[in-house]
Amino acid sequence: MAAINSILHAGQTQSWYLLLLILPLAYLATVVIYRIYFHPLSRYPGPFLGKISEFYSFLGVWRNDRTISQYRMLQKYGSPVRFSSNELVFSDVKSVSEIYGQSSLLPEKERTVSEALSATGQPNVLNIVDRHQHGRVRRLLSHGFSLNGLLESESLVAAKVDQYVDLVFRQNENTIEGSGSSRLNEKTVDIYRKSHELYLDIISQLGFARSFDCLNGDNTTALDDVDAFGLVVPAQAFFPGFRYLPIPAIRQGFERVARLERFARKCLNDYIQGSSGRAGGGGYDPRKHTSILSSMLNAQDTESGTNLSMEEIVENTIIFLVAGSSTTAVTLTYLVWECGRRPEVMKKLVEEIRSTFPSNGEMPSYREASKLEYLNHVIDETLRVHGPLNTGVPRISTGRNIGGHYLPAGAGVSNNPYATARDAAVFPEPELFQPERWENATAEMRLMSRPFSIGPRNCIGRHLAMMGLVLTVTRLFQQFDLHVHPSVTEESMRLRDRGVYTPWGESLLVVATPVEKG
Ligand code: HEM
Repeated sequence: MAAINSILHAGQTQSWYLLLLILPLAYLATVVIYRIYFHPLSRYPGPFLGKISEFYSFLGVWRNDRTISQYRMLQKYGSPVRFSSNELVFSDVKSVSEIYGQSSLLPEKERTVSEALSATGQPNVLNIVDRHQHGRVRRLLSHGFSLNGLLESESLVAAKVDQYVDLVFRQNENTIEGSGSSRLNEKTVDIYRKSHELYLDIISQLGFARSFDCLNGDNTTALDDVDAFGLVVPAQAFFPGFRYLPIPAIRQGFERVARLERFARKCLNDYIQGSSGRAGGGGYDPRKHTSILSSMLNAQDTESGTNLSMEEIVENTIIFLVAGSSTTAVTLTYLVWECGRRPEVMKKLVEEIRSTFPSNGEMPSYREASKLEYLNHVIDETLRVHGPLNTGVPRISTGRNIGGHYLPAGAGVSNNPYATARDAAVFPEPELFQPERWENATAEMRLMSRPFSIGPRNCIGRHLAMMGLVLTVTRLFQQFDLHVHPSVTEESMRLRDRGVYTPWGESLLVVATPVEKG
């Protein structure tokens, strides 16, 4: 009897184990069947693992090629493609405005990911999801980033560009060991790293009224601190409690972000108390200069009657560093790379710059330099092929038709700018770097290549980015002949999608030779 009981008991235990195994499998099978046959997006084509899971989203983040893998899928399956179980990716022209343009039914930013993107825990213009709250902050920031607002600060930007050209490029000897270049007056420069320092110096100058002064070596941590934001802050969206993990690299990353916050608070307090430390010293008194910071402090929203709080100012200035420095630096890096390896493009660009501004002792004004046609085409083409944010930022449907397809509320949707900028019907031979294609730019070209995006969430820093790029390229090519160093390879310059594109090699060595003073 006892033996029979124990057999029965063992049988029952086994059944439980079996049930514990079968239930999750049955649940998984139900989910898979539902996603393949009954999900509202089930009729859209895509790879099998994309239809049933978020596999390609994670793989893309892991391999740093999310947008490029979407591009390959769009080529294979057409537009729209089901990139993951609840997400469609488009590459047609019509859906661009329907996803990102002006409309009260516009798809929204994804809440969990967006809300994680904060340095201090406060909302900022980049991460606010609610369109009314976003509209308020955007209006309060708008003057500082408007062309007129920035033109008032042009001298600050120009001074940094001049400092960059002098400190980084002008030296009578080669300073990079083993670069193989030995001619006197020639200098090998890592334009990738130095441009990051330049744009951090410019943005901190305008946003904090005090420059990091990375270029002259005063600050050796800012670059890594801003980089740390991108490494640790977004991860909080996927792993709640991520910041409390006892892993030294994570702790160090958050300490770096905290250092940025302390710097921002100190600058703001100093500025408000009128004792920024720069007043009198070096002849520069920030209170006498219009800057993004002064504009933020003075702004009042007529609609809501509110101002920006100190907490909002601190948070937003940090976001400007994160959103504005690497994007502009990567664009300059790719522009120099493309021109440096295409003698015909370089020749045309240099001739335009030097014939318009023959006296290289003088810094061209932005108003004049921004009229250079070929330079504008070169920038447009660089941004088309290598735009650092051509990365298809996903939105969440509010339940509406997009590109002729109904997307239920909650479905993820994006239009992939990397793909649209390579549409051969709009940009013949799309992989060719050809600035001349912008000579007769059409509205369609401007929509398919939209490096600053469009609509209410487009880039607020566009004018600042253009001012930084135009002044840097003009000043640099006015004074130097640049050649890409032979050690640079296609592979080292291949795009790496870290949310913002960077070259895989994270470096671009160029050899600079000064031209005779005109
Ligand atoms: C070549 C340089 C730049 C490129 C290609 C670029 C591109 C973009 C793009 C595509 C977006 C839209 C992202 C989205 O859909 O969520 C964006 C947003 C933004 N950018 Fe830029 N950007 C550049 C430079 C800058 C600069 C210099 C700043 C500020 C100093 C800046 C600050 C921002 C901010 C704050 C947003 C969020 C705007 C909002 O949601 O209202 N960007 N940028």
